[in-house]
Amino acid sequence: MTADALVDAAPVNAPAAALRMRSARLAYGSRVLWDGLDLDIRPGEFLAVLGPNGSGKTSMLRVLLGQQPLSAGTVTIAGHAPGKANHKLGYIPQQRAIDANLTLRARDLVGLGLDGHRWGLGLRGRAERRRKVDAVLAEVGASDYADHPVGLLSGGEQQRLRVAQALVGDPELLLCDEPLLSLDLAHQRVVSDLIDARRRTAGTAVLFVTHEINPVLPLVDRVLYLVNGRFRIGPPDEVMTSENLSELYRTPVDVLRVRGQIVVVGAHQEAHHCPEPTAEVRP
Ligand SMILES: Nc1ncnc2c1ncn2[C@@H]1O[C@H](COP(=O)(O)OP(=O)(O)OP(=O)(O)O)[C@@H](O)[C@H]1O
Repeated sequence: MTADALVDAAPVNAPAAALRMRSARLAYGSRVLWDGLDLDIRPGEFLAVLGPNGSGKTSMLRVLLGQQPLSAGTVTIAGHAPGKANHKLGYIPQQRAIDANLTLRARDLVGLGLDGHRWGLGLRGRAERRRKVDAVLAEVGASDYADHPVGLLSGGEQQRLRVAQALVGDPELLLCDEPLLSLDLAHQRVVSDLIDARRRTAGTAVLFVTHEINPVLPLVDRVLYLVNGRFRIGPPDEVMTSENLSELYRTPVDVLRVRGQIVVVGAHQEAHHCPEPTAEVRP
């Protein structure tokens, strides 16, 4: 398949995209991270963004969060420009430890994900806010520690709260920045199942940045694979081939399927998107 055939092309009468990019370019000086990027993410679609270190995955999130302008082209989130669309966005950052001295209660951390202006200060606003927070705490299985100080919770419990905070505002697009990193296998499963359930029930589109596709492979509709200013977009089976990755990396690369997982052999050392050939392949 040619590179052009793998570039995203939405049908003319497609439903409104949760994310739309047209001829998008991001460059820092002479360093081009991507150029000519056309991408629509449909409601409920799960897009994994893969690529080696420095390929521009975090920069893409910064563009969508309104923290970094494109160098050329356009981007809209549910029809709004980034920065003006934050009420349409949920954002799950990387898992990192929260200071043990943080006394903020779990429910208050989650409540920070609500757009304050929408709820007013009246009793009704406060009751509705509480109802929303309680519902999402239940959804992520965190009701039991809703009133505990966040700093005393485990890493996995804290990450559930970050998912809840990202979901409480009913986003149309959920941005995930390696949300499984440093979680054990059981918690990886919990967090990815939560994200999957929400996109299926509420049609939330998911843009999931990761170095490691295998933990989410069953959920992935399409992959955006960035390498050194080049990219491919398409279903995992179309993008993750020896031919495509060899072209992207400009070096011979073999893509193997082992027990339903994808193993990439021969990509640059910094490409941690899949287990190295010698790495354990989990059942
Ligand atoms: N504000 C900036 N000015 C100049 N260069 C930048 C800026 N932000 C990022 N870069 C460069 O752009 C490249 C892409 O960075 P980015 O953090 O988006 O990559 P990444 O794919 O998220 O990498 P990693 O997997 O290591 O997190 C890097 O070489 C980085 O040094």
